[in-house]
Amino acid sequence: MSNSATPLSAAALPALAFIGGGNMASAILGGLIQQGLPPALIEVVEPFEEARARLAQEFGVTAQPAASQALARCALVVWAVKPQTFAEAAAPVRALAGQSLHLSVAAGIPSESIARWLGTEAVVRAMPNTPALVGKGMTGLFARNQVDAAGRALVEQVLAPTGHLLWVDQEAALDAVTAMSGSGPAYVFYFIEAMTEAGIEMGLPPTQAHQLAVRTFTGASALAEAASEPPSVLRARVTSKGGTTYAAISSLEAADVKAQFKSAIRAAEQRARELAVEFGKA
Ligand SMILES: NC(=O)C1=CN([C@@H]2O[C@H](COP(=O)(O)OP(=O)(O)OC[C@H]3O[C@@H](n4cnc5c(N)ncnc54)[C@H](O)[C@@H]3O)[C@@H](O)[C@H]2O)C=CC1
Ligand SMILES: O=C(O)[C@@H]1CCC=N1
Repeated sequence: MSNSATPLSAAALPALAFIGGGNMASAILGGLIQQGLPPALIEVVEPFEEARARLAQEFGVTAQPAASQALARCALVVWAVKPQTFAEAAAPVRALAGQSLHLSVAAGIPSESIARWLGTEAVVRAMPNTPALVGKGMTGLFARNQVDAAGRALVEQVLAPTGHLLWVDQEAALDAVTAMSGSGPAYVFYFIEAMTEAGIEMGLPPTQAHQLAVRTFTGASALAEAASEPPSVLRARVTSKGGTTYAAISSLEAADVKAQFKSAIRAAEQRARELAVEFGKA
């Protein structure tokens, strides 16, 4: 079987399908539409009427409650359902799946399971993150051996508007990607919340506290990205001996926050492995 991907074009309508029309699907298709892909080239399968209405209103995309025969003509099918519902969602699509390349964003679900459920080896896994909504995403990618260069290029074309892309060689590395950049925005928001709350407790107006916290994270991230030195050196430059930062970092170290944070990330990695066992075996 050849899985050589057809480029997205109006020659095959629809060219691109999404199974599941929630947060991640919206982030990806929103970026594509913003970059000029006509909504008519996109079909979404989404069982919930409310979600279908939102997709039509926000993006002008027609969503169907179930997959139609047209799905068989799509160059790429993006799987954006929860790991828990993947097998169930795949069953009615299997008969239509053979000619398309399939891209899953589901956490944990192994490509081997997806290939088995869909009856095709043309499977790529991606682990995006929600900053994709503003074109600042970080996505890890893994392709099964049988996916050729044209298939990889098609995936890159579809995900390019979401931000940065990174191919990994081993599928197991996607669990680490999931635990870092996939779940990572939640960790950052958690620290932004804590910083904002502290600011309010110190007497700042909430809007000012929010602005100071968010801009500190964006500024420090931009500096870390631009600098040639590692973050430890950048941190040392902020930390005057006996000064305010020293007091704060000493308090973090006394509470073992770095070790706790690392163990939280390992818990996410472990959960990705568990999802594979719980929901990938069907
Ligand atoms: N939210 C995030 O930050 C990230 C999520 N992911 C992955 O993306 C996937 C989707 O997550 P979200 O978009 O956040 O979830 P979501 O709940 O917003 O979207 C899932 C959509 O699938 C629909 N759905 C349920 N059963 C279906 C079926 N049988 N056929 C078609 N559609 C069906 C739901 O109605 C819902 O709209 C998950 O597997 C998750 O692991 C990956 C990276 C980041
Ligand atoms: O929490 C989750 O399972 C998904 C995968 C990465 C981000 N959200």
